[in-house]
Amino acid sequence: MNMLLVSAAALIDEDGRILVQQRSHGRSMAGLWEFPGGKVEAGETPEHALARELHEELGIDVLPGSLSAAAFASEPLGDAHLLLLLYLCREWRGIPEALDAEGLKWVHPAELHALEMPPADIPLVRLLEKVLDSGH
Ligand SMILES: Nc1nc2c([nH]c(=O)n2[C@@H]2O[C@H](COP(=O)(O)OP(=O)(O)OP(=O)(O)O)[C@@H](O)[C@H]2O)c(=O)[nH]1
Repeated sequence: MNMLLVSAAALIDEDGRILVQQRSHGRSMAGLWEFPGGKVEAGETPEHALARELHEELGIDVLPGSLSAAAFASEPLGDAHLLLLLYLCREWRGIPEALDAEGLKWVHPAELHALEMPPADIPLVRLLEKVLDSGH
């Protein structure tokens, strides 16, 4: 069984809104909204992988040490199994741009449920809401 390790970020702005990006045409699950992030490559920590992905996908700079673990999802994905690690990120340098996505939007946590997201994100969004409600 092939394990796919992915780290993703809930970027949170000063109004408590979260950034989601829309997967572009031609990729798996095109059109769905997701948290920015991607696969952890050999030799990387999940936090360094996420900082790299946030730079590639959004053009922002994040300190790996400032990412805080929020929740994870463990779900089958095709022939593989996805372990998706979600981090909270409240500090970054630069203005996020859709460098790799169809578009970006900032939404309040309660609005995440109304978005079409990959199956693994559904339990993740519920966990994220609990973490945010508990004051993190
Ligand atoms: N970044 C991100 N990936 C997610 C989320 N939910 C989810 O199932 N995934 C899956 O985790 C993997 C992320 O890998 P990636 O972003 O580096 O890879 P990719 O789109 O090039 O993969 P692809 O070749 O399957 O299209 C994808 O299979 C993606 O579908 C999410 O919220 N954010």
